[in-house]
Amino acid sequence: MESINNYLGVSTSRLSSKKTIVVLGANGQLGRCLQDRTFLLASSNYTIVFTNSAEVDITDEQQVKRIFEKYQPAYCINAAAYTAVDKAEEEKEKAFAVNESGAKNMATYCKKFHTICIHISTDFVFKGNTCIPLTEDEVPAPVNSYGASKYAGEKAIQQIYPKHIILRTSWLFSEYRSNFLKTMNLLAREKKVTKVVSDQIGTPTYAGDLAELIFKIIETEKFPFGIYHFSNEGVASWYDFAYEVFKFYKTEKNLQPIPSEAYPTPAKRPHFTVFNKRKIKQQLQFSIAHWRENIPHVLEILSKAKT
Ligand SMILES: NC(=O)C1=CN([C@@H]2O[C@H](COP(=O)(O)OP(=O)(O)OC[C@H]3O[C@@H](n4cnc5c(N)ncnc54)[C@H](OP(=O)(O)O)[C@@H]3O)[C@@H](O)[C@H]2O)C=CC1
Ligand SMILES: Cc1cn([C@H]2C[C@H](O)[C@@H](COP(=O)(O)OP(=O)(O)O[C@H]3O[C@@H](C)C(=O)[C@@H](O)[C@H]3O)O2)c(=O)[nH]c1=O
Repeated sequence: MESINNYLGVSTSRLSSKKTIVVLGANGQLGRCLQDRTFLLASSNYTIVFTNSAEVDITDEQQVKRIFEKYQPAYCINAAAYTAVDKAEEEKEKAFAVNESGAKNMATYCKKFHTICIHISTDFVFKGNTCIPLTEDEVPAPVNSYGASKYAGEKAIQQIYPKHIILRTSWLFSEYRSNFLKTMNLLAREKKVTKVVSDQIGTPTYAGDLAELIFKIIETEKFPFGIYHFSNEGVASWYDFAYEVFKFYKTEKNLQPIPSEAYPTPAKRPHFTVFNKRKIKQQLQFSIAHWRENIPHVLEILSKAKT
């Protein structure tokens, strides 16, 4: 546990009057975006402890127990997940271990330590066979193992402990780890034809905006528990998303739209998972960026990192 970082420049032992937030899965794209934005909590009464998978493996109940005993957190943010959608078809057990049992372990200790649990879920819990933006009342019916494991995680948390906020989000991208934008960032510069499906519709979401939302929720105090849908504004196909990246490099003539049948994958994807965000907007008066606005910013960061 020695390597667990204490942020905000002070050690937690000197901050006994401050409440603690524990983040699980801190090296993922959401985890990294949370780390970059701790300044948003700097004037608040919280200190934040980031743990990576080597420090706390959420599938190991004893490791989860130890971190809760050590910090007795006011909030736990679960940014840890198994997110390899295609691989999950052959590694179903692993996906369920992290996304269901891991969520169960977290909720169990949240309950024991009266910790508010902030958990992240996905648009892939839905079947996606309608074309009406999805509200939180829509019944999930996942079409792949990743989606099924995430839905199982949601249900486990709901059964164990009511003091949870489950944020379903969609199509996360950022400068960190692997994601669709980063794949397109490489392909767009290869000067070869790239074919991308144009009949799967959703909303890309910058992980930095999700990180900001999470800190806003914590700062709000007494945020109502339950499930919320959050994405950036706007609607896109994966082709539209790719187009913005290719346009940045002026190589959009190399991009071709195709139907899903022309890009077979081990895991099926839902066709339509645009969220209705009315519920979160009613709780927090804030403006949400359009997904397109965030793309040049991330591509600039990526191109600077390469030079
Ligand atoms: N990526 C996306 O497009 C979307 C993601 N989501 C959800 O958002 C959340 C954040 O996703 P994202 O940041 O993209 O995920 P990433 O795949 O970028 O990161 C996941 C993190 O979880 C960690 N992890 C995996 N297994 C364990 C474990 N057993 N114990 C502890 N940590 C573990 C990984 O560790 P390590 O660093 O060792 O690999 C990694 O740091 C997840 O709940 C995901 O399901 C929702 C919609 C879209
Ligand atoms: C790389 C590539 C993908 N595609 C298709 C495959 C797929 O249908 C779609 C998206 O591709 P990816 O596999 O990169 O994205 P995928 O991993 O399916 O993204 C999902 O990840 C999980 C974690 C989530 O929770 C979801 O919200 C969503 O973001 O684009 C193409 O058509 N052409 C291509 O060149």
